[in-house]
Amino acid sequence: MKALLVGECRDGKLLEHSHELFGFASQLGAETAMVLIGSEGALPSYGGTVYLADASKYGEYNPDLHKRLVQAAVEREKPDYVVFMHTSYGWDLAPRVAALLQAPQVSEVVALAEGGFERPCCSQKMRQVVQAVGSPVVLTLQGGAFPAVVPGGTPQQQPLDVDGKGRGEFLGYEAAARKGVDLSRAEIIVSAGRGVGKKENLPVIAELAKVLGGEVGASRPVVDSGWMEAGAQVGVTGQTVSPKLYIACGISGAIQHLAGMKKSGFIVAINKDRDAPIGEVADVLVVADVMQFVPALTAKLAK
Ligand SMILES: Cc1cc2nc3c(=O)[nH]c(=O)nc-3n(C[C@H](O)[C@H](O)[C@H](O)COP(=O)(O)OP(=O)(O)OC[C@H]3O[C@@H](n4cnc5c(N)ncnc54)[C@H](O)[C@@H]3O)c2cc1C
Repeated sequence: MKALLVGECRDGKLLEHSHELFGFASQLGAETAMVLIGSEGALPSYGGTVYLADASKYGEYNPDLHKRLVQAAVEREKPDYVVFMHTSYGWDLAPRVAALLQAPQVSEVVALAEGGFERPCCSQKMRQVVQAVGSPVVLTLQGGAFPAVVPGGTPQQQPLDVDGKGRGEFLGYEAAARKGVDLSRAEIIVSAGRGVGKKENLPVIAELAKVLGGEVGASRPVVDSGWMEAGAQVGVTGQTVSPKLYIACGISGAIQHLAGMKKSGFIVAINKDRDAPIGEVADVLVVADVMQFVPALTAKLAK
């Protein structure tokens, strides 16, 4: 079984999450090759074949050209799977590649399942197992669902080229303006999740952060509800943090949240559900009502 992994470059560098493709392939038990539209400076530490197309010629992104470059690598490698990360690059390019190859596609894979791939559905409330029929199968992987693996070694480079021009021109990426504190530098973060209940309860979380000399973070529903500003969001679509201490208050531990905080030094989770998935990464799980436990803890620490 063989998987062609589609790496992703930005500003001439391989993006860190491309290593999760190797973690996925290893769980799948597949041999690998990689395709990369980048430069020699972006090559991963990996002893396999890398089909390398020059980003200065094809652009860091250009859907028409990139899909044909991936197709050219597929024709040479004949993989069973073509695997992207579920990023803005992957979710735009993967369906184009699948259409070009007339191949089945499964998006946002979070786990391998008996005979298929597990993916979220119904606004993350449920999981479905999808079995793809045909070959190759095009997949996108949700960030944080598979471990990042650096295989090590020196790649065997294979130049990759296609003729012609794309119908669009890539103008560049624009970084979103970052508002508020830079949580990536914080040593202590106390984060509020939906379990906090309502916006009016947030000062309880902020008080604990203040007593500890830390910053306040949030899960996505807290931001989406307008209780806190977007800059406070921790997770795959928020900030990636690695404080010495992370206190998750009323946060269930969805993979997208864990992806942004699981490298924290010490994790304390306060949750009234003893089976909440956050318990799998927490060093300490306090099974309690956040609105009872947190004020009591703050009062103790303030003494
Ligand atoms: C593409 C994509 C990107 C995403 N990016 C992010 C991201 O960057 N960051 C992020 O956080 N999410 C992200 N999400 C959303 C993610 O899937 C989850 O929905 C979200 O993390 C859940 O937030 P939560 O844990 O606060 O809420 P819930 O999942 O609703 O969990 C609330 C928790 O609080 C507990 N609880 C309830 N009441 C109390 C109480 N009184 N005391 C103690 N505990 C209580 C419950 O037991 C539960 O475990 C993303 C989703 C998608 C599809």
